[in-house]
Amino acid sequence: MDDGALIQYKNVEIHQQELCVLSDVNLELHKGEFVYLIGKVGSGKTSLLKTLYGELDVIDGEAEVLGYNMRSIKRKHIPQLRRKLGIVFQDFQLLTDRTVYNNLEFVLRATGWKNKQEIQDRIEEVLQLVGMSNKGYKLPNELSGGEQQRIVIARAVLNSPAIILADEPTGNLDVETGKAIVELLHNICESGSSVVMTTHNLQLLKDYPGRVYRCADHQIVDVTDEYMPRQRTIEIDLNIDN
Ligand SMILES: Nc1ncnc2c1ncn2[C@@H]1O[C@H](COP(=O)(O)OP(=O)(O)OP(=O)(O)O)[C@@H](O)[C@H]1O
Repeated sequence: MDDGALIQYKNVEIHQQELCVLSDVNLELHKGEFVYLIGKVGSGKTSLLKTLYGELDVIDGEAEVLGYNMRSIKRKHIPQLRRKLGIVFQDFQLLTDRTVYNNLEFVLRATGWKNKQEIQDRIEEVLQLVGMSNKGYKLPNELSGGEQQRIVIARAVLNSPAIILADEPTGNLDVETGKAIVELLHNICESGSSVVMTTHNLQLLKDYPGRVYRCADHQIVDVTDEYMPRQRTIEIDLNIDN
């Protein structure tokens, strides 16, 4: 295994019940990287993400996430792994019966935070990070979809995760709001967390570059070059100059 990799998959096979969804998966994530998973409906993006947080077993190959061997990880260690991950889904999954502040406090207390002042400071910090400083008193259903997704991202970064896993985080949002969410994830990535994000919105890949893997025909392929035309053009220009 590469010591520097946060995620390293080698020849991994992923099943949903008897169905082989992806085989021979080779994937790496390093600190500071932003990775997109693209591919048609049902091509295996969510299944792959689920293996990264121990929701779905890895059937074959070598799979390591933040030092945990995902082939042999014990059930009791999965919560420890998940505390180092920030997970963002398309459907927000905020607790609807409590305020934004209480949603965030709930997670901090569940992950061992006890000091009231430290909890308050951290909540204010993450709300500021996602541009929602003055919305702590609101109930989730008093927020727009984009605002709710910002709160979900705030919740995901509370414990400064090494990796954020985002499954179609812009899926329910209009184009502009979706772009703002991806911009926010890129900013968080620049400040230290690596990101793996599934998306159907290919325009985002051009606006906010990253490494791109495509799932298709039970395989996953690095297709970054297809989505980084400017960089490719510069390389071609340089070749001509030579
Ligand atoms: N819980 C499950 N039980 C059985 N099969 C499943 C389950 N979840 C997904 N599958 C199947 O696994 C395959 C991959 O699904 P997956 O959700 O990973 O695709 P996806 O690329 O994320 O799709 P989408 O773009 O629609 O989110 C599909 O054929 C799907 O029907």
